Amino acid sequence: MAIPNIRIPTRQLFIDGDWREPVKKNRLPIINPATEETIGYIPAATAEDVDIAVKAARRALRRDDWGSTTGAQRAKYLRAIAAKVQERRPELATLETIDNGKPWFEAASDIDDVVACFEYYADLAEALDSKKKTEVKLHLDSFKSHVLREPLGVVGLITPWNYPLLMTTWKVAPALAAGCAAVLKPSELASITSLELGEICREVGLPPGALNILTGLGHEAGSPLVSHPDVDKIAFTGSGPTGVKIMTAAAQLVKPVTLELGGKSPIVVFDDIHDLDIAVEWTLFGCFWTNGQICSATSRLILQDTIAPKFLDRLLEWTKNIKISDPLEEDCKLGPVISRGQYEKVLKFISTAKSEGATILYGGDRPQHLKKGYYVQPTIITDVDTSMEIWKEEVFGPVLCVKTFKTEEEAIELANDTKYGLGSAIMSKDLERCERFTKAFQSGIVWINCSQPCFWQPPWGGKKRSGFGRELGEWSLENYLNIKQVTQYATPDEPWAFYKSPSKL
Ligand SMILES: NC(=O)C1=CN([C@@H]2O[C@H](COP(=O)(O)OP(=O)(O)OC[C@H]3O[C@@H](n4cnc5c(N)ncnc54)[C@H](O)[C@@H]3O)[C@@H](O)[C@H]2O)C=CC1
Ligand SMILES: NCCCC(=O)O
Ligand code: NA
Repeated sequence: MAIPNIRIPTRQLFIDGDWREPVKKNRLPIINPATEETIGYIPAATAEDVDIAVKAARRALRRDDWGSTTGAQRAKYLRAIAAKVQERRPELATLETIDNGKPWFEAASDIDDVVACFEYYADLAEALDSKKKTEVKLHLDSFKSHVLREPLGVVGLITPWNYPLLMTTWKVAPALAAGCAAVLKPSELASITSLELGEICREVGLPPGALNILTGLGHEAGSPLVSHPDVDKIAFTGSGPTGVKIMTAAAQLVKPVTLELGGKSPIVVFDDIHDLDIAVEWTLFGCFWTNGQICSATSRLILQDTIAPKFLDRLLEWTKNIKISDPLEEDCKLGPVISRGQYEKVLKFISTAKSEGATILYGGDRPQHLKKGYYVQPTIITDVDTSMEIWKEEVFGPVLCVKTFKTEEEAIELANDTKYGLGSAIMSKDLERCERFTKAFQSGIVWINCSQPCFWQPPWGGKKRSGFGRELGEWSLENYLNIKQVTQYATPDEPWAFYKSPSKL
């Protein structure tokens, strides 16, 4: 594919409907992981900017042009945003590719999901109008009660780098649909397209302050957002350790949080699969898609011993066939990981696995034909023991570890042998067996005869240390709504008669 001649827009922070230089005037480099070059700069917000943005968001809620909108009015903004994103699809996909390193066609398909997601939450915003007020039946006639579903308030949205604009959208679209005002803090490692969302909001005339976008470092911009007393909720996707920090800080203010913290998801493959090659391809896709940087990556292959030699042979052949290249090249299927830090971290996981006695069946290093860029070969690790780091910890890179099993019981035990609980996959022709596994898997998502397909209508989220709360679908809207009970005394002319009335003279 010819590389589009792309200009990276120079942006400021998006606050109160316009671009605004950070108070401390700092900027951070944008690094293209495929070339290791600095290709531009993003503004670096600090606590001062967070405070300005939170005040702008609060003002938006008090103003009629945002705070008094109906769901149908907000739906118009969401659809206008979707249309502009659609219009800019090739450019946004390219920006995302040079910022994040994912293959261009994957980035373009993420942009399609962004469009669909804004449109979907536009529909839900409209539907909300008829569900805003619900009667609640009481057992007494002297009282009436109803429930209001109203915007939660000012929400802080903190997002990761693996699906930059899509993870932003998973939070921004439902938050705006619900009528909240939001302050978004995208990852400093891939912020370009989230800043472009600011420009799109400006173009469609989204009321000032309804969405504010602060790029910057986690400890400088994310942390003050979490601790800000006038932020009503934090929705976060990212690493476990950062999730713990966020939950700890939010607890000081009894601030609700939803956390999506990744995992070490299993894919269990039985010998009664429909087709060897189909199962092999899903296994690869489940772990190596998005350059292996998916929170739900099925990075532990749990393989029935009767099929193991044949399956691994074929897995190797398919893996060797994966095109690793600059992600802007046509047919690229594996680009670089996001940053030098991530590259070193992934290689360290591989060398620790080796030193702990595992076998690197394939990969384990930089591809020889790529001298620059944070590339790691797709890597398959066997002879894995459940005490090894590679079995237990999230790598967030193209690394698959393999363990074999004999019985169903053993497979379930291995699948659930993790502190995480985001996704699980099973490959088998026997649908009753799939049903048993669906029940037994300790996770928020189950894939049957596939791994990773992700749609905006069903809920997304985990259990155990993968976090809590659900994004996507109608479940996400609930994250941004306050449920208010309203109870009315229906016989106000009659005394309540709880206390003895003082005698009247
Ligand atoms: N579950 C997932 O989807 C993701 C998991 N990860 C994992 O996390 C590891 C580290 O990657 P990072 O980019 O450093 O992830 P991270 O969890 O530190 O960053 C995610 C977001 O949180 C912000 N952040 C960082 N510290 C913060 C704090 N104290 N308060 C508020 N916000 C804060 C970051 O600026 C970013 O916007 C990766 O190696 C990978 O294993 C990374 C990205 C996504
Ligand atoms: N396919 C979407 C995965 C989202 C995530 O990695 O957080
Ligand atoms: Na980048």
